[in-house]
Amino acid sequence: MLDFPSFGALTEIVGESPAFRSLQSLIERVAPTDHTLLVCGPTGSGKEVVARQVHACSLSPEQPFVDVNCGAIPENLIESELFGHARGAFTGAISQRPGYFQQVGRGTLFLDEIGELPLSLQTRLLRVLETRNFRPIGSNEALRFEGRVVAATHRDLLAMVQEGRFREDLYYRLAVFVLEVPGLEQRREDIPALVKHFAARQSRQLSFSPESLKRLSLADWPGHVRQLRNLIDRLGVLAISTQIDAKQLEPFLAPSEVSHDGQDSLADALLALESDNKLQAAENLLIDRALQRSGGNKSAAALLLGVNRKVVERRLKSREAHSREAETLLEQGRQCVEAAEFRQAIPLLRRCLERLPKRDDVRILQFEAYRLLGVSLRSVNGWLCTEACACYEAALQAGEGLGDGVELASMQFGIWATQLMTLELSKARATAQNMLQRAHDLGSPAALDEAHVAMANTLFWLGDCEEAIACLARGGLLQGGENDERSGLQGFDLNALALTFEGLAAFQLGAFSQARQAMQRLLLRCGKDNPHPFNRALALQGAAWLACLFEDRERLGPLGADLESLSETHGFTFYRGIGQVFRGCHIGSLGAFAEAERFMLEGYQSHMLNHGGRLFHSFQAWQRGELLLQADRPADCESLLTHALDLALEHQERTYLSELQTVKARARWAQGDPDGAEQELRSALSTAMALDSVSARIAAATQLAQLLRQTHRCGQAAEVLARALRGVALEVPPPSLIRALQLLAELGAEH
Ligand SMILES: Nc1ncnc2c1ncn2[C@@H]1O[C@H](COP(=O)(O)OP(=O)(O)OP(=O)(O)O)[C@@H](O)[C@H]1O
Repeated sequence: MLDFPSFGALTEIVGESPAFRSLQSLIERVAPTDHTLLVCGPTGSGKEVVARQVHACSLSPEQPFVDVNCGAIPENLIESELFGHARGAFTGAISQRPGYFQQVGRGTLFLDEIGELPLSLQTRLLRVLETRNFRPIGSNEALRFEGRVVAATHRDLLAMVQEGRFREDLYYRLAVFVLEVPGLEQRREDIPALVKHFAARQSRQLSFSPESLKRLSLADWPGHVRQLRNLIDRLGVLAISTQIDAKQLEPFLAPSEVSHDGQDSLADALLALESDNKLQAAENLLIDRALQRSGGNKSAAALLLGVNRKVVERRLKSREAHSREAETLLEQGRQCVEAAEFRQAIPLLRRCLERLPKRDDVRILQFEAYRLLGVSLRSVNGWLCTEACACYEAALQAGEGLGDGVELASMQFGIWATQLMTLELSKARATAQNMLQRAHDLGSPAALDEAHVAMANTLFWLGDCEEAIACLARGGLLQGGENDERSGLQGFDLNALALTFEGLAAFQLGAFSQARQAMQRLLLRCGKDNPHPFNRALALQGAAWLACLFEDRERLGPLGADLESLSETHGFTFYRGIGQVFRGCHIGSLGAFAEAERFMLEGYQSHMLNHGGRLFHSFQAWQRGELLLQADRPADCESLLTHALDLALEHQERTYLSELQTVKARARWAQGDPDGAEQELRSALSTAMALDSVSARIAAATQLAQLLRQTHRCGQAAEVLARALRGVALEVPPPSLIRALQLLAELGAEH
């Protein structure tokens, strides 16, 4: 388990797909820090490979990499394995033995399958992470843990937290940075390169025809990269010829004989079938497959099934009756939707779906039924209804390859928007990825523009501003001029959205002049001569947001008010809420704190949260926190920010993470806890570094320098601030940068 890898010994990591590149860019940023990391992803997707890569790029790659599989060590041994024991600590402990926490030194302790760690040890692990101290069993001496923990799991840890099987505090401790390793289905583009990579390790030189590579790219890989590697290994030994074409490949792709374990997984797969009556669904599957294998011949199918032909005929007849009933229900549902009687449509469409068999020949009916049910649910329960979103997803799956690709792309946009607004950011990224793929396949420039904007928007919220800008650049969507009018498939101003996220991401990256330019361009789109109210709302949102970041009070007031009233008139609920939050920021900057808070609360809670939208949550919490500080209510501010940080971490919404930490630190300081504040500010600074966020770095360093100055450590203060400002572009500096520069000058003079 103990391992001293060098760069050369590291498995070569293969992957160029956007999903994989995005992971790589996060690794590049978080690996050379001392943050604890959590690697998530399905079994076989490459979590260990990622952990080893993190180690190789860490601050101490020459130190050990200790790989511990928490699920593989018997429960009664795991404590002594992890923490070590003193001589005579228990029967059999004939000599003292160092545990993994000690063996790892300053290296990386990889806790694989962390979800399997017993609860009692979760508590101990948390204590080590918090105090950096641990005590071997039977020893009085506390030892210091100097390494870094990288944990991994294929489980849904948050669900385990909710079921009480995983400690919530440990989860949040681990989940500050989650490296999500995408499953192979999210990075099919990488399959040919992976195949070549694994083929190169075989003793026989294998070569693959284009058709065979295509077949492999389209196959299902429930065991992900490991399954693919195993298949190539088997080909390396068993393939008759080394020239692998699609025909040679097929037997290796066919499911192998069902072993005892396989029987369980087969039964599990059947139990997971989407149907109220699983027995019926399983029976239908068997009949369909038997008919398929016997070319539609019922007698032959009956033979395969081991029943009489009459049994097959009876089952098929009853299925036909069900299908006819389903068709009638679908027609009735459609009529209700057309007459805008959505409430009545819902039960009809649900019954229709219950009766529709899950078979290929009725996919078009499934598509239509799910689509109409999605439409009805949205109309009754609001735009962000999650069940409606699930219906659209099911419709999309059923409609794949059937008909109008543009309609499917539009539906996918709806799914993405709901996932984004409800802060399901990982799902939103996967959907945006599929949108890009679909748009490429469709060859539709409008769909491609839309997909690029969706991806950039998602990446921004995930805290990957550099990749967000790169994505806009790939889509040719940077610096949209006044006459650029790209409207995607949905018909709204994509350039305004692209400019918004260009400006916001550039601001975070410290490209202040690019951010200001984006604001100027948005301002040109805000005017009353913009004929489309929704497009005006989009431009107003972007311009107001940037004005807020640049502390441009004169602009912020009117922009926020315009956004609020325009959205109120036209029923854009979410944008009305955003307008109110910006108005709150403006009113607060004039000193009317109570009124400002009222605006912000109403904007966020009534118009966003109550409708299921949480997207704006960290930004508004940051701004509301500032307000509470100014209103001299630091305790309220701290509790608001603690909650906001929890939510941001839970959803991987990282963009304003460091800003939230900085405001929380100020609240602690204002309550007379400078030590706690200092710790929090250092953590904010390291978060800003890991996210490459220059604006957050300036804010955290300024506060930290002030705190150090006040506690008579001017030299340190100047050093911290000078380091944070190194390399920052000084043209058109925002007020926060001007304040930082002033403070640095004062510190220089004092020192
Ligand atoms: N990107 C990659 N490039 C090259 N090889 C890879 C890549 N990802 C995974 N592999 C290979 O696939 C196999 C499985 O990877 P790994 O053990 O890291 O998966 P895992 O997610 O940790 O699995 P488990 O959940 O079972 O622990 C290994 O042989 C690994 O070398």
